Amino acid sequence: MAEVAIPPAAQALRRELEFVKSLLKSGRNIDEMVAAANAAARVAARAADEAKHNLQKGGSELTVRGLPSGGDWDWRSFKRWLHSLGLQQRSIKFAEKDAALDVGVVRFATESDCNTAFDLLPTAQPPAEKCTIRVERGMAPEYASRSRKRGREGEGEAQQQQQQAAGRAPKAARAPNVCEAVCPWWQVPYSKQLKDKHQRIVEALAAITSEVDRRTYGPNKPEWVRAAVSRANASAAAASSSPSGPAAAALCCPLLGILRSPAIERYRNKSEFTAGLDEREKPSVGFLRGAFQDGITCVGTPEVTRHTSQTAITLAAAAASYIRDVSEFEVYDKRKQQGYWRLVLVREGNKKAFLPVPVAATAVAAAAAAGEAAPAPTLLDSPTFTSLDAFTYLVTFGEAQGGDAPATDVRMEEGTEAAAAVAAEQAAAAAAVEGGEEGAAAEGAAAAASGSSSGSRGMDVSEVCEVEPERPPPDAVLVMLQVNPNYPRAMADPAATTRELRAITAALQSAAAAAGLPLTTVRVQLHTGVSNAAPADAPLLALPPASEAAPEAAPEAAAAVDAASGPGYIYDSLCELRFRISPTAFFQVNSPATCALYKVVGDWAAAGAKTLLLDICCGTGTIGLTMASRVHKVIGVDSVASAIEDARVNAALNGITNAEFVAGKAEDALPGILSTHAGEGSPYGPGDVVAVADPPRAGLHRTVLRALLGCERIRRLVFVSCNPDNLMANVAALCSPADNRSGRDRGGGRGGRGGRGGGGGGPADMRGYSGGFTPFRPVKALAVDLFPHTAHVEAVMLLER
Ligand SMILES: C[S@@+](CC[C@H](N)C(=O)[O-])C[C@H]1O[C@@H](n2cnc3c(N)ncnc32)[C@H](O)[C@@H]1O
Repeated sequence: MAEVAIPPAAQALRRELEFVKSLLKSGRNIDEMVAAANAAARVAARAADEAKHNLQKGGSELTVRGLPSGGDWDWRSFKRWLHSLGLQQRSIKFAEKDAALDVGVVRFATESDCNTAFDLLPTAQPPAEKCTIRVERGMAPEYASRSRKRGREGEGEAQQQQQQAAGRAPKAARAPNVCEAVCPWWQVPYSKQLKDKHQRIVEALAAITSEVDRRTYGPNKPEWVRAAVSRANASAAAASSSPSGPAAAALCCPLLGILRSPAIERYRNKSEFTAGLDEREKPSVGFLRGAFQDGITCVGTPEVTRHTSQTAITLAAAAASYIRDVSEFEVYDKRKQQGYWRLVLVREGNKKAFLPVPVAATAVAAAAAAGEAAPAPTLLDSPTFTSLDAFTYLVTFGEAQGGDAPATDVRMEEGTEAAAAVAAEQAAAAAAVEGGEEGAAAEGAAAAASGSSSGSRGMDVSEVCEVEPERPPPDAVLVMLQVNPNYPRAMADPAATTRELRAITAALQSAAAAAGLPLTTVRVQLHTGVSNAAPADAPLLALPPASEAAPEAAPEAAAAVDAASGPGYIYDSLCELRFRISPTAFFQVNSPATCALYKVVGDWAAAGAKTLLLDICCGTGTIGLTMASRVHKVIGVDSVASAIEDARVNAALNGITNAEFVAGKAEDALPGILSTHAGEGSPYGPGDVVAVADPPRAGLHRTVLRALLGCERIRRLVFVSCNPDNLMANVAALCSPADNRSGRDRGGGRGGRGGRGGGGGGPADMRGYSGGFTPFRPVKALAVDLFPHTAHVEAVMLLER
């Protein structure tokens, strides 16, 4: 039967009905529901308009600054660099003739590709040594002014120029709606989000198999590749005889399912809001709604987004009304690079971890059938982290996802705790497999049989339910105001600047007090760059004191404002530990889901009392510190010095004395760390050195991959990745035998140009590496949802050799 296309209007109506349904389930009162539904309707109408515009415009653009200029660098080099990072552009602009211009513009086919590039490029290996890459949304003004006006784009630009000539702010009516920009899956049912994210990891695991298959030949092709390919062939044959059965992809190892986020509404503990003009051209504080082709940005209210906390919404609204109604200073305009107020960051901390246990859809349906209220999920009150069952949050898909059971050959020193734990888990997994199903679906049974965790062994995706408890209010709130110190009025009148900063703090404080929120510290970041992404070492100041030149508008408020200046950091709880967090330090934004993730990482590392644990890209030390009580020693390394300072403070704060942290890029520091601690004469035997790597989106540098491969004492590696493409590239490099590439690869393959094993992580990663090594093999993998309503997904993989 021919498929009937559903008209867009009907689709929009269906989405709205879904939304209303989810509101009804959420237990909000009728006024809140009406307000939210109205907001949703407005957003849906704008979304339709913007979708049309995006189609006409043909994708999304980024401006990349800090590229090499002059010399041999041309548009081809630019394109090659993008490809080496795994990015596929639709078109690029690069002014070769203008040697002074270090700016390029890239257009991507989809918003999602554009967002990936926006996150990845600033942290990726730059194309030349001295380059510092900065990325902005939209087309650089330099190019916008050169580009010929055509169609709607041209008209829009001409209109904006006319408005500027008339002294008015540019019109921002065509910016995408705020939900599409920051939580684009906001209307997708949560179970569907989980399915799609799980599928992304299925594809990454299949891509690892085909990449290693492509690289290897003859007797040196790893056994796990042969097994995966033959399983997939068998499944394809079965599928051809039964048309309803989908052919399985050749996954490199079992994918156990996806850990759902314990919290899906308003889960973020940190929000960064832009100060800019809203669609009515009024100063506001909210999320960037996207970019105009000439770099003008427009902000939208965060209220309609699903992932922003109520605390952050309250404070953004207070900052917006101060800036709009009281301030004499203007919001920063990226295009003109003028204005003062740039960004408002809100971070929250809690003394107790927040960890709801989800309820199943059947329980909700049964309650509804009995005319009862939906059962509330249980809030785990300070669970014991070591006994936490991360599989409480496991969502499975009704059938095994490829791969054999984890192999039993771990080659650990017999008698170690780690070896015992692994042996128990593997025996259980093997028993589960013998019992009928292939490894993936059997993991729940495996874990249960091994006694490593208890309780539920995963919920089928059809049982996923969106009911959840209210998030408890924070115990501490930090606000960072980013401002432009080159704003002429601020430079000319420091007293006015003091008054403004203290007055906005008073406004924030009074909004916080009215909402019962403890605003405990405020910092001011000075930043002069074009985009709001400030370098880690941008000056961070306490509030200036009131003075005779800058008296407090309400003198009795002076002490309160001074108190709000606070210590400059807050504390949060994660996995029963306390963490000090500085305003710009990396800390996972979804604490409940992070707790479940770290639990899995800790279990899979199977570290014991003799273990040296390497925490590569450790941030504020979170992963290593949550495992410190189980191991002999933790060594963490991170490139951000302030994160390492936090990590050291965090160790002391939790009474942990066996953790050491090294500031530096992992590619520079790891070889030295390994030769000192895991080289000849090291007290750690094979299997006693365990590595956890949690790199940024760009993945691990090839030097790190080589160092890990070259250190035979590392037999277990737990890889955490927030970018499935670079997970594929890094893991394929770690699991390929040395000098065992097929003839096809010897000419270059897909990678090699980028310094990272990441997007450029083809066979060339190990080129020039003279040492022999035993490659790792993929054992098992799990997807983890840290970011509901967005396309981002984390993956954890266990590699062994
Ligand atoms: C995804 S975060 C993970 C942080 C930490 N494991 C956590 O869970 O909070 C990635 C970390 O890698 C760090 N990083 C980025 N490039 C690095 C490099 N070349 N060497 C070491 N660390 C790096 C960042 O500073 C950041 O803290």
